[in-house]
Amino acid sequence: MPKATAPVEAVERAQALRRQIEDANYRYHVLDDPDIADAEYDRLMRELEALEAEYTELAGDDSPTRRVGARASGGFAEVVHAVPMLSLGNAFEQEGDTDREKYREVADFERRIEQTLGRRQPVFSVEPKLDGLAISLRYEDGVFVQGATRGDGAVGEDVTANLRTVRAIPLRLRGEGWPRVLEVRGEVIMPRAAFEAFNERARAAGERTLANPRNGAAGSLRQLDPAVTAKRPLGFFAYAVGRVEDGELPETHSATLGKLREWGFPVSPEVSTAKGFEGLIAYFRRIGEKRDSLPYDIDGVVYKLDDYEGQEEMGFVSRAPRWAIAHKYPAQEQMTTVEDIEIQIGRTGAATPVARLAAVQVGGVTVTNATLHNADQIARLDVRVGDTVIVRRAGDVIPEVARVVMERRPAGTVPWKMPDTCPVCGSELLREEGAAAYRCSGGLICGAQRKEALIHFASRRAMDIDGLGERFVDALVEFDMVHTPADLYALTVDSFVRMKTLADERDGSTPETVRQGKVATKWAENLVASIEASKKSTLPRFLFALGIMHIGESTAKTLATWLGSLAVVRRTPAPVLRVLPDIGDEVATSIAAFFGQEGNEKVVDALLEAGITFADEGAPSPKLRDRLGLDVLLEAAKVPKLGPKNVALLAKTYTSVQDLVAAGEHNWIIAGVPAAAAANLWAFVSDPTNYRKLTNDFLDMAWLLGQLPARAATTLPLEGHTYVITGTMETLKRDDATERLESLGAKVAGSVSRKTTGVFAGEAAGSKLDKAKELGVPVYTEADLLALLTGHGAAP
Ligand SMILES: NC(=O)c1ccc[n+]([C@@H]2O[C@H](COP(=O)([O-])OP(=O)(O)OC[C@H]3O[C@@H](n4cnc5c(N)ncnc54)[C@H](O)[C@@H]3O)[C@@H](O)[C@H]2O)c1
Ligand SMILES: [Zn+2]
Repeated sequence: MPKATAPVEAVERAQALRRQIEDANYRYHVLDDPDIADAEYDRLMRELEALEAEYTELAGDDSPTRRVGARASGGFAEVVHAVPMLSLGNAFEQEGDTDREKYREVADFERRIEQTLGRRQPVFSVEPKLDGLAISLRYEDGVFVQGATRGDGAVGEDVTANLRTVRAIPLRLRGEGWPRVLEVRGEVIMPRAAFEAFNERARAAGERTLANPRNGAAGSLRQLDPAVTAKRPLGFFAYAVGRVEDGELPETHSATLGKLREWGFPVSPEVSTAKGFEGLIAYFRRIGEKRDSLPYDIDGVVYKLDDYEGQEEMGFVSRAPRWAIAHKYPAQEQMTTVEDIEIQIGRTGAATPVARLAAVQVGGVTVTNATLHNADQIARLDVRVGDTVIVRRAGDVIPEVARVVMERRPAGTVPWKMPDTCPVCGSELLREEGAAAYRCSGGLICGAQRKEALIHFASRRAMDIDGLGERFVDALVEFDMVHTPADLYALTVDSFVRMKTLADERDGSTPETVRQGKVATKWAENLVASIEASKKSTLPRFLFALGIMHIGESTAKTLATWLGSLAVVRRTPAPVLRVLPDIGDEVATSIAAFFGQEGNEKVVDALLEAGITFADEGAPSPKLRDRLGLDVLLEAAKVPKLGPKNVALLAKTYTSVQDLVAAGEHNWIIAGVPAAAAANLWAFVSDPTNYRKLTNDFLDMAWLLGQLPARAATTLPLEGHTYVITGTMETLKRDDATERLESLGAKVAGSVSRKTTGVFAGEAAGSKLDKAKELGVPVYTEADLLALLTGHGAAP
């Protein structure tokens, strides 16, 4: 019984609830950016309804329990709905043992209809409750003329232009017999696959993701630019009619849906009819089982009394019909707190941040972990340990953190940072080239990647171990017989027989190897032979087989041709690797990080000890030397606090480390290096170990070991070029200039011909200049000549 006067706490609580609900309505319906989960909203709404039921005086007409949605704001023209667009009453599962207890609200709903109409077992149209955005479509003479959102139920927004871009909405009715004026109501949805694809792309591009398909649909439809809507793959299902003029509809809702189908509207294939309470619950269960596999989100099912006469008799309460109810499933989004953020390493080394959550029921399943996708996504959502977040689990996709409830952020949280190392093996985590993903660089030693590393190592284009496929690798790893590829070379016929026996035991089958009293070993002998045969390999195959991140077959070939031997590849620092063709920053870093890892080094050593040899090892390419400028050496030496700008400056002025050191600190400063940086560099090169490192170590691997011809033997920079000097030069004597050009390999000729590379013309140049112009030979100034001679200019 309603009580007469409400205590002050109840009044205050009701006020607080109304404020919260109105706020949520605005964010959800107007901004398409809710900040609490639907389940939380429903809880608040229920609490308010209960209070208002207990103290009737609290239930004013302006209460959100009496109103639908929210009045939209700005952007679109208003549309007054000829027939209001209402909401639906809700039924949730309650405590109880029997269906009638658990689904008490559905039972009450059905009983009220039976009693009011004096009918047993009424027939209902039963439909999935699509989680999208309600719209009304107006057709006049069979032509789509206007489409509107629900808004506050009385007034919606005119989104006709956007709706025209939704393919599922007919612009013209099919068939015949439609009323002259027909309003069709239904739900615009974003299919789950389209939603996932959209977010995948957004995450890759570092853009904002959609919180859920409903927000995706609503946000897409309420775009001011229809071109944006057109790019979003929206779907539509019709489920009701509004205004009808000059025409007849069937007598039942289900028959009307049949007509709508005929007229070209998509109607959900899950729509059906059911009788009485048992029929409703059977449908609820049937769709509930299908829920995860449906291509779109649903948040419940809707039961509608099927005949219009009965509907009319039942009538309405303030915001919803009495002849229909929404029976809700467990929510697909819930609020919970982040207890920790950890990194999970996948079998290919991909590092995925995962939120450890306070356990929560989502869509009927207990969720304790949710993916955060990647570091960029965490930064974008700004998820922190301690935050309250909304987790979403829909279909068979893994639960994800959809957003943070900022209002509930506790004090003292700190932004999350990607760790530097793999939690499984301690190797460096490296950012993938051009992508948001990080990967563990410890391919050979990382427990998380063991199987994948072995399968790759044995694969045809890598070490080509015939017969050692995924099944065997799985078993070898499972029975702890192989940890790294090097362990493969210790396997014997006996090891394989043991592996097979263990696998048979695990599967509960009679060990096949010992069937018929004798052990079959031919297959194991073959495998051992394949492993043995793989020892004779090539350097590119081996480098590829190591599974170094970013190293495909072509990079492996580049490394082999340019560096010649495994020993050199292993010792080459990243700045030197970077000068090789098609090896960028990330690739160079990845190779150097791989070989800089003690564990990987041990595995490589073990592989060599096992007897792997390469038929094609040799010396580094002579072309390498030309690519190793002073800048590369300085960078590779990691001179502290020198900075790329200073490195570039020094490399412009000096050509070798010896030159550089001979010039001395003072001259570096004159050349433009700040005194502090110069002092640092001086201190660095004054240390004998460093000096040796700079002059020997990197080069040591190549020409200082005598494998590379010295620079003198390589071609000179101006070889093959012929120049002519004419006129009077201001600073250079012509003889000096000739000598210096010749020392760089050029020829200096006395007359201009077609073969002349270029003419250097000073003051008062005469006929030679004219001849050059006539033949189209390029003419240069004295400044050009100076630049060329001091190595600051390209060979003209
Ligand atoms: N998270 C938040 O902040 C927040 C705020 C406001 C509302 N909400 C959510 O919205 C709900 C309330 O919104 P509501 O008033 O639109 O009610 P509702 O969404 O629960 O039910 C009415 C709506 O159901 C839809 N529907 C789907 N399939 C249908 C079918 N076959 N037949 C008829 N209608 C169908 C229509 O869009 C209709 O307008 C809440 O329960 C909550 O889940 C959330
Ligand atoms: Zn690892």
